Amino acid sequence: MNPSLTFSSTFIFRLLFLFSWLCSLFSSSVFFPFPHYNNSLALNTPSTRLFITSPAALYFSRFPRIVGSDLSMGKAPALLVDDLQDGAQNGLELKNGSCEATATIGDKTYVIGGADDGTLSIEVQIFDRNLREWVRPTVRGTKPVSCKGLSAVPLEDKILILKKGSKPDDQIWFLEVDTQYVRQQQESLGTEVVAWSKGVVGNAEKPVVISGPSGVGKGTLIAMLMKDFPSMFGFSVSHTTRAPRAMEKDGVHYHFTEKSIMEKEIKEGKFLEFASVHGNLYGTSVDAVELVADAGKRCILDIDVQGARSVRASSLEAIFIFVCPPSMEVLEKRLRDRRTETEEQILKRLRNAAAEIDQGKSSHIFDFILYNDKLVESCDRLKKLLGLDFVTTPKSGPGEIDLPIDHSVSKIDNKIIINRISSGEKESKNLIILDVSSLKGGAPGRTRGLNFQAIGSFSNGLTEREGLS
Ligand SMILES: Nc1ncnc2c1ncn2[C@@H]1O[C@H](COP(=O)(O)OP(=O)(O)OP(=O)(O)O)[C@@H](O)[C@H]1O
Ligand SMILES: Nc1nc2c(ncn2[C@@H]2O[C@H](COP(=O)(O)O)[C@@H](O)[C@H]2O)c(=O)[nH]1
Repeated sequence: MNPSLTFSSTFIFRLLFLFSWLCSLFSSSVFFPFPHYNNSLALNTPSTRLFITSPAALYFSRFPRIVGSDLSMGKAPALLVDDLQDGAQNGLELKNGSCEATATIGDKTYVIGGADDGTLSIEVQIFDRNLREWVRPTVRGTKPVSCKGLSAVPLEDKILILKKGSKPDDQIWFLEVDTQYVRQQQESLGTEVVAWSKGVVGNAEKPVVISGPSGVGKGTLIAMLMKDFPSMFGFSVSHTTRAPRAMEKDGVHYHFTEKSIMEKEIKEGKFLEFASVHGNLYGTSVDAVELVADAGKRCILDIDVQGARSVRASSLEAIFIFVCPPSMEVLEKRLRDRRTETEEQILKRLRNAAAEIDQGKSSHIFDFILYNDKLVESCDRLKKLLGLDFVTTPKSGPGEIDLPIDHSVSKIDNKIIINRISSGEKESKNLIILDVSSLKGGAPGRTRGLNFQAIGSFSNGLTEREGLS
């Protein structure tokens, strides 16, 4: 090795050590050196953020112990350690130029962030103030991608996250930290869990769950309904391990999948419900239902009685309809005439049908029982149950929040006040009031029921209202 190179690198290293030690004396904050910030130095000024990666930084950073995390992964956000230890963070302050924010709920401070290039997802670390330990939690739900900056507002059992400079449908997220879903996951996994859900303005219409024995005509009725009201209804595409039939398309009729893959995804909490039906695994993913609602449509689920029972027990509010055949003979004829099953499969489905009809009629899962005798009349009765027997005018959508890139955030009761930081130009709508009092749903799906108003200022709010309540 070239001795001058060795000398100079040792010399530079010492200089760096000395410099970063001086930094740690004069700077109130030292950042944790994650690998994607390598070869940089840390200085904390309002407009500049540099990161120390020398051994001195590690030594002087007083960085608490991270439990259960691989520091070499480099995916965690940079952390303002002293802020956390001083207990100064309420999460309401937006830090310029970086994708990170903190919020404290109870004894835990949640540090939420990542690289600000919009490619990686936002990561979470927790500082347990009681134990004075860092924990990297198991994360459920779809993680948001990182962005130019974050604001974090602690609510009771979750944290509202506002993403700077993101698309309208990607601006508002919730990090659940102590909801029922998170507690259930914590109990079954035995680890710290947090869960992401995307915030959505307005509410989705209640999904419709349609059950009944195989061959009774569920699919036929659903197809008729969707043909008559194409913009109103969307079908929840289930996952199944059974083989596709001749005319069935992957992603349209079902997501055809391997048993091992589906079982893994069930463990990861990706399914709203699942059941073993006629010897195969079937399930409704959270995404299948949320995608329909995201498209502004009412979701229809075609699932068996076990699945309907699980949905009834979940937090998803739905209308439950059980479709009955006029008789077992008619059911058998329909199933045989369909010519999609082998004799063995037909017999299995018929054996299961009797028990399903018993449960459907007696279990109190279902709000309505619909006899499917004459097809057109049965479809008309279905429309009537769903309130479609009169002409409906489509409702206008809830509108989009125009979240200003530079803003400050404050909270009064259930209202989050987002205040545009003036860019010099006169804006007519400087305040957005986000109402979080009627939230519905949540992780691992969406959090719906957000309402907002955009107003000029508090003084003229009454005359310049825009948006929804
Ligand atoms: N009211 C009806 N009168 C006569 N035939 C019907 C009626 N409803 C449905 N059918 C026919 O019965 C067969 C079974 O219907 P369909 O495939 O819709 O049943 P399904 O309940 O969706 O079954 P599976 O649960 O196995 O998917 C089809 O061939 C369909 O055309
Ligand atoms: N519990 C669930 N049951 C489902 C789902 N998707 C379909 N089904 C039910 O399975 C049987 C058989 O369907 P087939 O397409 O093989 O004839 C039928 O009763 C469906 O309602 C699901 O996601 N979950």
